[in-house]
Amino acid sequence: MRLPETEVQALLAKVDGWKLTDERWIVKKYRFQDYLQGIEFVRQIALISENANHHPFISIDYKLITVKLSSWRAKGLTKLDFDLAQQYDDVYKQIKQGDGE
Ligand SMILES: C[C@H](O)[C@H](O)[C@H]1CNC2=NC(N)=NC(=O)C2=N1
Repeated sequence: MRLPETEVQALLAKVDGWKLTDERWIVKKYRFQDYLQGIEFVRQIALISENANHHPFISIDYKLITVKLSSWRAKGLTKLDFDLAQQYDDVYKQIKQGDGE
């Protein structure tokens, strides 16, 4: 079920800005223009995660959102973690599009 280290490294190279920690987690910090933009990001990734029945750990530190992904039952990382990481990045891009215009 969980991915071997070689596969984890290969998939990690395909996503942007995610870091492997404690072998079982991938982590990324997203910075926003303001607090509510970050909350909107959390709302959207929460919907995606609930629909996938695969839930990240999320910390909200004012304009900085930290997202951690792991596959608990598999006790490691699975393809789903990387699929969601990509989907979260797509949400981030879409939210940030409106910045600075
Ligand atoms: C019963 C429920 O389907 C499981 O507990 C789901 C819920 N969300 C989950 N999320 C994550 N990240 N890993 C899991 O193994 C997992 N299992």
